Amino acid sequence: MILTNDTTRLALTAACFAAYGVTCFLPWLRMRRKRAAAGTADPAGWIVAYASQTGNGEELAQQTAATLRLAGIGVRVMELGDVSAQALQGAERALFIASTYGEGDAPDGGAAFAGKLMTRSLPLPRLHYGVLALGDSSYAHFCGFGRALDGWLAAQGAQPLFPRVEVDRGATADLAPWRQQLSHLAGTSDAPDWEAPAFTPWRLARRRVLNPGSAGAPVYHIELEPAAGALPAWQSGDLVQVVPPAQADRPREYSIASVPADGCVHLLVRLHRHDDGSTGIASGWLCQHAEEGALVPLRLRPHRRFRLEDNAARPLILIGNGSGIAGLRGHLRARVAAGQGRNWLLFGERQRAHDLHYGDELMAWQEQGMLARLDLAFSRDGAGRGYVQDLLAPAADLLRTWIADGAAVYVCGSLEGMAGGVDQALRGILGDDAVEALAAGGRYRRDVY
Ligand SMILES: Cc1cc2nc3c(=O)[nH]c(=O)nc-3n(C[C@H](O)[C@H](O)[C@H](O)COP(=O)(O)O)c2cc1C
Repeated sequence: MILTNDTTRLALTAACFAAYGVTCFLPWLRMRRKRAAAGTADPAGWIVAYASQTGNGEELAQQTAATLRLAGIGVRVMELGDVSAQALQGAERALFIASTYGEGDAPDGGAAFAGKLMTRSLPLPRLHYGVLALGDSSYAHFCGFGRALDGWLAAQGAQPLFPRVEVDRGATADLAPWRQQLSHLAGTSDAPDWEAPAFTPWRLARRRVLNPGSAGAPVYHIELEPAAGALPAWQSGDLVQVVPPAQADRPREYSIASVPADGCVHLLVRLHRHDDGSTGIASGWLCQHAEEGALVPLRLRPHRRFRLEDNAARPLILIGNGSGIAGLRGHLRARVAAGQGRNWLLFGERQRAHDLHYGDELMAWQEQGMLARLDLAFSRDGAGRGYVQDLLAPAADLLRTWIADGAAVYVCGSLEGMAGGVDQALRGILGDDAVEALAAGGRYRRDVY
């Protein structure tokens, strides 16, 4: 209580209270705004972190977060590479969704976390966690990265909320324990719909061999149209999943080589042959057994990590080999449609005479100023033969100039040999830090398989 009638003193006291209030309120307001902007309105909320290459893990992370939010739990969804040591040490609950690539390795978006945090000790006594590991049991290191992550968390003193859940080739039945645990943790039984979009019938409209006379396996350009209804939207960089009739539980993924303005989905499929001469189940069906006009169960899959997105206005350096031209062609077609000609394609195959897929189109784009530079490597063409990664060192100065001009790098094709070789060459020219900064800034994107 203020026992005075002196109006000056009263006014001064009121001013002091007001100033105190402003001093306390403004930082609070600032912090609130910052948290709201970062989507972290509840600082005590859960972390849902994903390491996903082609988006399955990311989609499951979003569905996991939606289930928790339904129960009123605050959630931060983050790519694993964005989870810092401090964030982890400050968190009490975290759910990790981790796919595996290479030979038991982390996907690109988890590589920095694996390299920087999982190689050291980081006490996590406060953390309670769960791991959903995605993989494919036909690989030697099934769920290798999810298992390594789980092991590392436990070794840091973090407490598992429940045993690791492993999912083989996206099997719905394998996911059930994860959903059960979530419902239990969230105290809710009405989880949102987790069903992936249904496969719908598409018509195999046209098919042609792209590399007649090649010493390698035949590569087919295949065009598919929806059997009914309008063409759905997609972006260059996206994928499709196709279900071969003989293996309904194992959809195959292919990069889309066209844009919606083309009126249909273009795929580039290499016919796979086993040692005994028999053809691969999916490629044999798509390339040979299915007649033109046949119906193909298909669904589109957004591949956010390989889309143009913020890079749409940048110069593009596109690097790939073999059937990897499919994903790069999708981007080139998008760029041509947008009238952006600052594109540099580096492509490798076996023989120029047979294996320069879409060669006429590439030459036409060069003439129209839509392909600023085209570098080609042919591994079976006698003198001067080499691989696409060998094209980078001789063009090092130009590469540095393009990167300095803000270019983004997209790599599509073989994981074995090509992707590692290209990565090494880029690191040799630009330095490790620069390559990692490009990856962290979304300017180095890969669709490798
Ligand atoms: C090139 C390549 C390598 C892979 N290596 C492995 C592996 O070593 N172990 C494994 O369990 N799964 C492996 N997989 C399977 C993926 O982990 C699995 O398809 C996963 O569901 C992909 O999820 P994502 O879309 O979140 O990246 C590999 C897949 C590809 C394309």
